[in-house]
Amino acid sequence: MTVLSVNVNKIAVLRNSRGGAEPDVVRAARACLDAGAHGITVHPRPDARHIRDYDVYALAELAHARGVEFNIEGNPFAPPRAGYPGMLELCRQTRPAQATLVPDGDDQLTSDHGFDFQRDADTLRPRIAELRELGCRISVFADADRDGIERAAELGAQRVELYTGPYAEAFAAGDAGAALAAFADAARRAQAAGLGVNAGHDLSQANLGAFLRAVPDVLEVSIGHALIGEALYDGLDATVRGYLAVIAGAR
Ligand SMILES: CC(=O)[C@@H](O)[C@H](O)COP(=O)(O)O
Ligand SMILES: NCC(=O)COP(=O)(O)O
Repeated sequence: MTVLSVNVNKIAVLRNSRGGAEPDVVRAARACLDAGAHGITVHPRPDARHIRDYDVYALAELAHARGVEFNIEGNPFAPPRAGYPGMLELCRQTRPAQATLVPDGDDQLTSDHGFDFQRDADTLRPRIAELRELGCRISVFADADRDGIERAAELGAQRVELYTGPYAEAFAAGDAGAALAAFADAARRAQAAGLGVNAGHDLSQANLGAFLRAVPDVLEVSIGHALIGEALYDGLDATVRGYLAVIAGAR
């Protein structure tokens, strides 16, 4: 069964645009969980443009209290800055169920590629080991169209998160067939190596069903940008329930 982890970054974008505390990131996360979401995702960035360290602490407390998965995404090599203690330190302090490692550049607009597991092996392996010692399940961001996804298992990762941006683009252009075949193939190769498969980036109520019908055994989708946008029209409760219905319908 595919679980839905709601990424609440964009609630923090709105809040930070004026300073202050509204809209309240924790209240929004609680509303998502009340609607049936299975977990909460954040992707704190070194420039603290959205999720801040204090959000991570408060959301971790909520997730732990509710017994749901907390997923911290980010670049595990980005050095600490004011307001951003670094991914490792955030994981040490909050013990998320899952840490998703993403090879973001500094001040990147959004995530747009996965790791090169061949090139990045020597740096990733010890960082994955450190995070696993904290009790986090490790997922690593991966491109469907790059060779070597299987290597993530040798590096100690338990899951890959397929970067679905290219699929979302192909879907929007009305021509997702080849992308879906490539994602299904990448998922099968990862699974054959013993890795669980997550997926995320630019997934939406429109494109999620086709993805889940084509790509086998996706364990988790993390969705933020489209979901929070759709919630402006329909509300968080109805929107999260809409995603859960899409997931149930794709089984
Ligand atoms: C790894 C990934 O695809 C998401 O975490 C996405 O990058 C969200 O981050 P932003 O909300 O900063 O775009
Ligand atoms: N890992 C993907 C994620 O958390 C949300 O990505 P998006 O839906 O904001 O593009």
